[in-house]
Amino acid sequence: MLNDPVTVIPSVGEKTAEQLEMMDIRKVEDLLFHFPFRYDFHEIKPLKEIAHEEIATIEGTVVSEPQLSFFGRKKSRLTCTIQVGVVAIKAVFFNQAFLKDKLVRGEEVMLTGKWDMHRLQLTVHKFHTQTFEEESIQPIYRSKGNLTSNGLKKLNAYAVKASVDEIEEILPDKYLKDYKLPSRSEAIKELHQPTSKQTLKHARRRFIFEELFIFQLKMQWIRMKNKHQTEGFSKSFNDDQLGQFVKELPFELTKGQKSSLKDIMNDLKSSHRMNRLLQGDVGSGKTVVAAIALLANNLAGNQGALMVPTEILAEQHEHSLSELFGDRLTVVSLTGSIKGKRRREILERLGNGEIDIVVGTHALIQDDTIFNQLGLVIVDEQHRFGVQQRKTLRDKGLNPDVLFMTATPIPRTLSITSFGDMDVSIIDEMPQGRLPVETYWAKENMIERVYDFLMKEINKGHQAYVICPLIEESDQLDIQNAVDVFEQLNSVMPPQVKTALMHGRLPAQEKEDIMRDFAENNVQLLVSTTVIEVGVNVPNATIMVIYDAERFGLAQLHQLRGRVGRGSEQSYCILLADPKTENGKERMRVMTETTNGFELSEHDLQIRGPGDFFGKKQSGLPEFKVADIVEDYRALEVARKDAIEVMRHDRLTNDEDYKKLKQLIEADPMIQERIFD
Ligand SMILES: Nc1ncnc2c1ncn2[C@@H]1O[C@H](COP(=O)(O)OP(=O)(O)OP(=O)(O)O)[C@@H](O)[C@H]1O
Repeated sequence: MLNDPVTVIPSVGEKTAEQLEMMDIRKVEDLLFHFPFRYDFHEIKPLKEIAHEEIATIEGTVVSEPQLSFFGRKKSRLTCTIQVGVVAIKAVFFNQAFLKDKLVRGEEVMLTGKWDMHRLQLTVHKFHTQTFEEESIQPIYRSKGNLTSNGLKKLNAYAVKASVDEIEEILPDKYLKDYKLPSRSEAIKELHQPTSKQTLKHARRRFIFEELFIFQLKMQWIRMKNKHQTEGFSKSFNDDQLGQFVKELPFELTKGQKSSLKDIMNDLKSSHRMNRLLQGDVGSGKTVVAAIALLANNLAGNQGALMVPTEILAEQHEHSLSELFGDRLTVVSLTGSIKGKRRREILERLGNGEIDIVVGTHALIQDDTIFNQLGLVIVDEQHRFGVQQRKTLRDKGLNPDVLFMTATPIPRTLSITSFGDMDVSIIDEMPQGRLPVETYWAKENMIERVYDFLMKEINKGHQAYVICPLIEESDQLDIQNAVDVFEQLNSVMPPQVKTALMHGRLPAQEKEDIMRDFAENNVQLLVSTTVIEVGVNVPNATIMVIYDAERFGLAQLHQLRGRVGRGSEQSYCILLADPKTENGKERMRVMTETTNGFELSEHDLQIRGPGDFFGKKQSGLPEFKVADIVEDYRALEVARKDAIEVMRHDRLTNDEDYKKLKQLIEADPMIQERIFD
């Protein structure tokens, strides 16, 4: 029955089958796994809490004989007085004459209907005949076309009766016992025909665990396979030489930096290929960690590559790495705009091993770049670098250690789902002496005061960013363009303040020149679009003004704001915004209240949902039927721990109880895609 087409159900004809097909329901089993997306609970409410015209359920005692009158041919009206607490109300039943005998004086009744608070009258839709718990939960299904939720409920009732017993258990007994979960078939039945809130909760809990556990098993499976297949990557280097470099840094590493480095060094030394995510808030000092990793890799005799999302960043990192390494290493940047002879020359030096570290954009791996011996790839801003790029590297016959770095504060719940197949290191503290950026929200009519404030900072010898959302006039969107803002600012700034305008459409060389001028303080005020969003590091910049701040998401505002507050001076961020919606206002308030990226991202996640956080495609987030990774993050952690445990003892292969789970995992095409062979 389970594997039969839905048409085996007597009431399902061709038309219904077509509509079911639109919802990907083809077999009886699919129908059983089409769970209600929510439930309506009929809860008994005291009269005074029921709003006028609200549909509600009340409980009371029949205190009058029911009166029945007929009108028209088949229409009837039955009325009766019900005592609800201290109030006597009138219950009216249309066309339910048969209830007359059930309304017995002195008996308790439970009724659901529409409440008229002025007439103290309930127009009853439902007279509850069974005990309350059985009656009180209504499953609501997502449906399409002519098929209603109720229609689906009926089909499911049939399917449950005819075939739910055929549903086999896939979870080992251990979990059912440990977590007191109902069996798979019991849980399915309960989801379709809830008997009580409590049992429904258990049924949901079972599927939440099942979904998250299977997902985590897949992730761990990929992880294990990848580790297994990449033996022989051990790198040996001189710890003293590395220690010397760290000692020479102008600052002491933070605890978070040290522990992340320890993880990374272990990965480099181990015989498995590194697949690690280094996560840290903006300005937490990931670049230094990357630099040390690159040096270690080089001491082991390998070349390294640092991949960044923009050309501006490539230039900047080339600059700062060259400075850090001095004569130790040769660092070169290679981006799409480096062409002709210079490019050929770089490629040649890369091929013969003269270049130790190359910094560049994606073009770096897609081109016919040939390395002499590539040992480590560091990817800045992981979510812009997907599975595809990793494959490209592999296809080129390269299988280096890979370290992903992200400044985007990924909520913990997300990082363990979408990056569940990676190891994760977190830098969870800021370098000492950093002052949190003071953030203010100003309405656009306060612009003069904002300019004054800006001038004050510049007069102290500091530098400023002014951020505008778009570069071209866009009337409909009412966005102030960068060119306008630039001209306006120029007209109010004294001549000694040098200004510059930066946007994505400028030629690469020009962008590079502007950034260098800003980094060297030849330019004090930089008007820019969001091209400087990630990674730009000019510690002397202490103020940022963001135009139309309500147009940005919280995560992006946080990234932008991270460009200031990178030195020891107090920094400021001013959000110019006139948000129209409550949501928008709330976002501005949240920005002024916290500088903690993780807190902000959790907030963003709640407002916008996980898909939006990365953009649907990039998120790589799985779709769950019952589980919700935001709400159920605790279950997710439990499932992750259990999955790790399963892998540690190799239970999928060794233990009969896990056979069905293993089959499920191996059948998933996503798994093949992610395994490096
Ligand atoms: N332990 C430390 N103590 C003091 N300053 C530090 C420390 N680590 C890094 N810095 C400095 O802090 C600034 C920010 O560091 P870095 O650019 O590495 O941060 P990041 O995490 O890469 O930032 P972003 O995510 O914004 O790119 C740099 O000027 C760097 O020199």
